[in-house]
Amino acid sequence: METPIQKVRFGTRGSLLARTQTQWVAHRFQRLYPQIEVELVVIETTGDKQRDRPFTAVGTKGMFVKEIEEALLQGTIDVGVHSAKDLPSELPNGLSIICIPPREVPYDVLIAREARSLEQLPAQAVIGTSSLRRRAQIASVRPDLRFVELRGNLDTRLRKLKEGQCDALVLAYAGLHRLGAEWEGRITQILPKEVCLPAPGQGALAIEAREDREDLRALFSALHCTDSACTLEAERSFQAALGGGCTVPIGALASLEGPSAVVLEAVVVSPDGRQRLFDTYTGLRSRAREVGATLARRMLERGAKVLIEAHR
Ligand SMILES: NCc1[nH]cc(CCC(=O)O)c1CC(=O)O
Repeated sequence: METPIQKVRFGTRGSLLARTQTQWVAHRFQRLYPQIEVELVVIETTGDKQRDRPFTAVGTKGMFVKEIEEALLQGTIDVGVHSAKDLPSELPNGLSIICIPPREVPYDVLIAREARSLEQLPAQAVIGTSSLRRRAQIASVRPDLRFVELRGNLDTRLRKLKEGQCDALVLAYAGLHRLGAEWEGRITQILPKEVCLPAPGQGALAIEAREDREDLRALFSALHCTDSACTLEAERSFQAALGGGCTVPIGALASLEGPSAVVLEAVVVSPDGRQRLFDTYTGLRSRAREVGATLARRMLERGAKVLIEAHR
């Protein structure tokens, strides 16, 4: 018989949010398996090192996960805990997602200095965000608003808002919620999905490990949420089917309907927000992957392909 696992090393990025999320997972794991030792290993990623440069200059693909994946392959950590939306559609050979814990509320939120909602922001107000997806969708409903690139950790962003460098921020609800009541309390408005459709995977965590670690997969199955895994699969297969060359902003959100259906909603938007394609497709939960791929194919045929090529 194989020797039972005595210790699990959890790889995490160093940001406050990443560490909080990883601790959340490690804590639940520890409660399930008190006899197994748990260790957090902080790994600096390209995305963290390049924090002050705009996303567009660093290239976003996998910038928050690469170093964690290298550590998994080298065996210096056992599992990596990621925000699912930071994971590129294709994983490196030899690695797989072994667990999707229950997902948090996936929506984006507005944190405004004075206004009480997006509609109430004065004309020409300045939104601080580094996300092209948020910028394009918000510009589509409020073409008068202005945008500034705002990076750095949440502390820094909230300070810049307070100092008046912008009038409002747009962030993921999930991150603020996980950081606790003090952060969540800053939220002004949860943005409806009709205004700002979240990024594929937003609000979900993904636990990655080496494919051959069946022992870990078995242990983590107790933390796995099949509902969350299903919606994530639909969103990620949509993203993958739109293609790696897709540089225009997209949003995708799946939800479960009744006992056996999954509904996927998606948008493809031009960077200036003037063109916005929305479509939705419902299929079987057991076919979540096809739901994503089918909707992507249909949207490409109905104008997304032209839109993507125009902005390459
Ligand atoms: N881009 C960084 C990032 N990756 C995941 C989250 C939020 C948490 C989540 O989506 O689970 C954030 C911050 C944000 O977008 O506000």
